[in-house]
Amino acid sequence: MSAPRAQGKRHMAAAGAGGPRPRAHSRRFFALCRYPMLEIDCVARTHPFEPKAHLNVEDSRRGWSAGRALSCRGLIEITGGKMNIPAQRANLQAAAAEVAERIMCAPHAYALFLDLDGTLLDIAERPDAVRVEPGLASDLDRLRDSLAGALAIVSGRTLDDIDGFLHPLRFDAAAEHGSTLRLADGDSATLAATIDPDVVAAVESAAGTFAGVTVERKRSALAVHYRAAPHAAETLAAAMRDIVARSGAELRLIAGRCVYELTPALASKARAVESLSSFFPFAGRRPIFIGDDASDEEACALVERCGGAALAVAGEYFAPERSAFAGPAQVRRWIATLAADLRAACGDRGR
Ligand SMILES: O=P(O)(O)OC[C@H]1O[C@H](O[C@H]2O[C@H](CO)[C@@H](O)[C@H](O)[C@H]2O)[C@H](O)[C@@H](O)[C@@H]1O
Repeated sequence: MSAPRAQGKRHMAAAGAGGPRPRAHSRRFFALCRYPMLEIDCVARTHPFEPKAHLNVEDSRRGWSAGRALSCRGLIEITGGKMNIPAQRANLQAAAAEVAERIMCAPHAYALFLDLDGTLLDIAERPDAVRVEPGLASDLDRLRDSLAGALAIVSGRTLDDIDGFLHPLRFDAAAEHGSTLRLADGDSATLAATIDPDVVAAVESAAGTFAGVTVERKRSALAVHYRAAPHAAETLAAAMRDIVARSGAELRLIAGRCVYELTPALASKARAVESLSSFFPFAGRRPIFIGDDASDEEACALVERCGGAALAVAGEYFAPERSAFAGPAQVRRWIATLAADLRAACGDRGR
């Protein structure tokens, strides 16, 4: 279980769309003053220095690779500029390995934002039929510890679902595509009212004309699933577009994996990542986002703009050649391995 967090500003009341921004030091300054002692010590303990093996402190990928080629045993990356992971999102399974390697070098320089369905959980026939792999929650917890808390779940699911799947652990989370933000130690904020009952009725009536189509109700959003009735896709899409048009500017339609989702127009996973990034311990770190679906695209673009990296998971949305992971099983392995390696390298001092 997590050790108590270091102190920091974590008041969600200020979290809304215009929450506090991290202080405007240059990121380089932040990195230099923030982690040299801990990380250098951590790397040094793993790779005792040899006469020809220097510590390479670099701020560019070229320098980083050069350091590696010269057998520098300790590589510290300064958090300025972009990560320039070779694949960014355009595949390469190597991208996932490279991100892991960089996190190993400087765990306190990164923040991890993880989608749930199709990323951590295998896709199932129905939303209530998903299986949570034993060990997933504790692997996430171990990784969160090594990142000093900077790991959040960013999902279309409700908060109750997220907490239920990862029970008994609680994580910082953005639920319902960013309509609700919650910090694991208590504070939460909702960006939108509960969904209009007239909209729910209109959607249920449209969905009810097809056997096998189901409606998943949430607090501020809802999802219409047609995995069991693929022939319904087009007609449903037209009906949902019509409902959105009648809602004025309040709702938006997301076409996900065999699902149409209505979410508050204001909310998005990108905004959620942005808001969470204004809180300790996420502030000032490079964001890494892992996701598999249409609603993850904006968050992927955001983290890349912020100098982080987005890793896609293959499925109905991202083709394998555009993806860093072949599926959720690979993501889970990546998490378990990274958590174990960080713990072995840094032990309790990783926090
Ligand atoms: O943001 P996510 O965590 O990826 O959640 C997106 C939606 O995922 C769920 O639906 C998807 O997964 C189901 C279970 O595997 C599957 O049956 C369905 O076809 C998928 O679309 C969930 O039910 C939604 O509420 C989430 O918004």
